[in-house]
Amino acid sequence: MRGSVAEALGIVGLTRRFGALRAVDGVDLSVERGTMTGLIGPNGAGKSTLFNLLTGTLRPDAGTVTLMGQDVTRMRPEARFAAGLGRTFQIPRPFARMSVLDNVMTAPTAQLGERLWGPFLRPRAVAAQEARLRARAMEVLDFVTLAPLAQHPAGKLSGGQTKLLELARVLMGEPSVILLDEPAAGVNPALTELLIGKIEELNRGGTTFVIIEHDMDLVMRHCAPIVALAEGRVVFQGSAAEAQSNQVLIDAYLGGVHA
Ligand SMILES: Nc1ncnc2c1ncn2[C@@H]1O[C@H](COP(=O)(O)OP(=O)(O)OP(=O)(O)O)[C@@H](O)[C@H]1O
Repeated sequence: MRGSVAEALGIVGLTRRFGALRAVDGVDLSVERGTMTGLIGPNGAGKSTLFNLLTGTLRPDAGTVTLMGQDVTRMRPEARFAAGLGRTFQIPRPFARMSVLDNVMTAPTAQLGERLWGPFLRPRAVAAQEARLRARAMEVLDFVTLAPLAQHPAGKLSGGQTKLLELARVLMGEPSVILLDEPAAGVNPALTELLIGKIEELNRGGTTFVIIEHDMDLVMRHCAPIVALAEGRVVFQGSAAEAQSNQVLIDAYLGGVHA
């Protein structure tokens, strides 16, 4: 069954067990195109497992996932990436000794290009392809404000700069949907603001985001809708204002957040 045209991600009955534990337990969720969905929930709620099911690094025991109307449930992660689904990690692991620019140039799309075309192209065509890739990588680095550090080893970047680098790598795939796993974790407040500003700019341009984030203040200020998971199930879906007047959420996670 195809998802609705307004849907970026259509999640139906998604379930993943680890032994007797239902880490994701029959999740139904429709992520509308152009939204910035905040995914919250206590440790162990199933947020990362849900991301892994969406990207295809984990197989579901039941349920389906559509991406921009296309059923991707049985697709491998690389195919989902090529279909427009990007993802960043809670703890990014760039190639530390490679330059920032080379890290971006070796983003998965680039590898796919090399694998498909490398052996068949004439040297001049290879050089042209490489030049295009480099130009695109510089454009993306410029967008995330890392262009001045293009030749620096990625291992020398700060935590926040590393998250910007990860975003740059994801953007090389020109994704329509980006899953962000704790973008603000380990990032200083100034860089968090910069990173969120870039995410919002992309969002205004039409990119859909789903963001796992423990910083409730950030979620409340920037995400709509907010979805809460607990024990593998969706226990709340609504606006920040609704979340802040939902007693279960207030008791569980929102104690310290001010409207
Ligand atoms: N590979 C695995 N094998 C066994 N159990 C797992 C595996 N991955 C996750 N789990 C379990 O599934 C449950 C959900 O974990 P998950 O990491 O998805 O939660 P989370 O909401 O992302 O938590 P956190 O906020 O701490 O990252 C937890 O009880 C976890 O221990």
